[in-house]
Amino acid sequence: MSTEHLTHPIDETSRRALADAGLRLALVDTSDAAAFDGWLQADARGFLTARMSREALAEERGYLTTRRTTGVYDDSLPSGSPVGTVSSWPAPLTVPGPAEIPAWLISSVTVAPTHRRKGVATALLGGELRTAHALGYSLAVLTVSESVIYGRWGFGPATFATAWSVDTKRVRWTGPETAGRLSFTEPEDYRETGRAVIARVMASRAGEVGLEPRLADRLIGPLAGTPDKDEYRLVRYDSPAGEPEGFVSYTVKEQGDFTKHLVEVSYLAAATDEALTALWRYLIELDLVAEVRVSVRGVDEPLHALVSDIRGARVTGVEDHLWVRILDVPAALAARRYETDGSLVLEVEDALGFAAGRFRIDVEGGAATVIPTQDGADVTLPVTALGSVYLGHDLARSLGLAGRIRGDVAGLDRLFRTAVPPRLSTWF
Ligand SMILES: CC(=O)SCCNC(=O)CCNC(=O)[C@H](O)C(C)(C)COP(=O)(O)OP(=O)(O)OC[C@H]1O[C@@H](n2cnc3c(N)ncnc32)[C@H](O)[C@@H]1OP(=O)(O)O
Repeated sequence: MSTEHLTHPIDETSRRALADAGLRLALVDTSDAAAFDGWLQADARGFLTARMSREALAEERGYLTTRRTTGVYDDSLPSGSPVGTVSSWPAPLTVPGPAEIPAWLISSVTVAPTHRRKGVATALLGGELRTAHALGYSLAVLTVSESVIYGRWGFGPATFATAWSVDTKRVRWTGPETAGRLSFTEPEDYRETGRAVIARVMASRAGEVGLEPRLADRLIGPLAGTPDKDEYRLVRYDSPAGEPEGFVSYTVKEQGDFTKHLVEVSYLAAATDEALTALWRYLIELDLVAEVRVSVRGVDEPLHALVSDIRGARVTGVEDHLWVRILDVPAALAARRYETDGSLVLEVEDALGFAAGRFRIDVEGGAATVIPTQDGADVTLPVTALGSVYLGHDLARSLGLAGRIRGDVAGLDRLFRTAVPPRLSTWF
């Protein structure tokens, strides 16, 4: 992928807005260890995590040079560390088809508590969207700390994630037998193979994103900054033909009774159904374990169908996960496939302007042609709602019920929804 995002000039509108508030917006030189460490520590502080160790800083510096790293500085302060942070980078987003679209990923949005609610995040996000748009990205995506923040910048929740607790003393495995092989491995020995497995997982489902090495490696084994990193175990699944198809990374904790440990799954990667069932069976049948917890699974995780007692496998949470911000309606809508043919005229409202307009979408044989039009609108919706239905999730009807999508809501739902719901199986 191009490296233009690393050197593209900072956004002038945001630079000026922050300068008016006595603050300086700047790209961080990631080859300057002291400057980058200051930014990394400010990012950690913003997310309420502990100060980073030298080892963790060195590791992050090694990984994160491929991100556009931006800081906001208050030069009246002696410390020189930023009071605002954001990072961004291009990566493929899997869309219905499955197909791929280059997306602008945004992370590390923090503003120091001493400088909050003065418009710093507004400047950072506006700058990110204008930069992504200028570089030709038709959408931006992020995962959020709080669901109340990003709607104002046109992001809508587009995938949802489930968390599970399995009472392994109560359930029995009733799923299929699998013929492949499970074995323990160590992250260092599995790095390249694990990254390839993750790439297959990410390409197979709408909503997943291509993971840079740092994000993939974090799923294979803990990074240097992880407090309990020695507790992680890694088990791989290989098909009968010896093809690597999945893995699970997890920790085991004693809970006061040696026969009832708690297993917390860090990541379960399954590129095939066989890998998924083999790894779930492995977890459910562990000795000396009473509970398996796992989060960030899809809304269609098939666990209830695989165990003897549905209530022994509980969904403990369902949350919004990936948020999508459409910047270029024709390009974004034409990049995905559709499961039914049809035509609609969409009136898209966007206070920030990027996606505003009226567009005709004609789908034939699953492929869309999208053009600006003056025809009467069938559906009127804010850009947040377009982001929410874009990846195929069934949100159109509830957004229609709430009055946020007007017009032919059923037609929009028929055209955009997919049989398999979108999923993003990690954070970034
Ligand atoms: C993709 C990611 O990185 S997600 C991570 C987001 N970051 C965090 O959660 C870390 C902790 N929080 C923070 O660092 C900051 O509070 C931020 C980044 C969320 C907001 O930074 P600020 O500079 O205070 O935001 P800013 O002043 O630009 O506020 C813009 C608007 O959002 C609102 N807002 C900002 N944060 C929040 C919040 N947490 N909850 C509700 N509203 C919020 C403001 O009230 C303001 O509303 P208005 O436009 O109606 O006046």
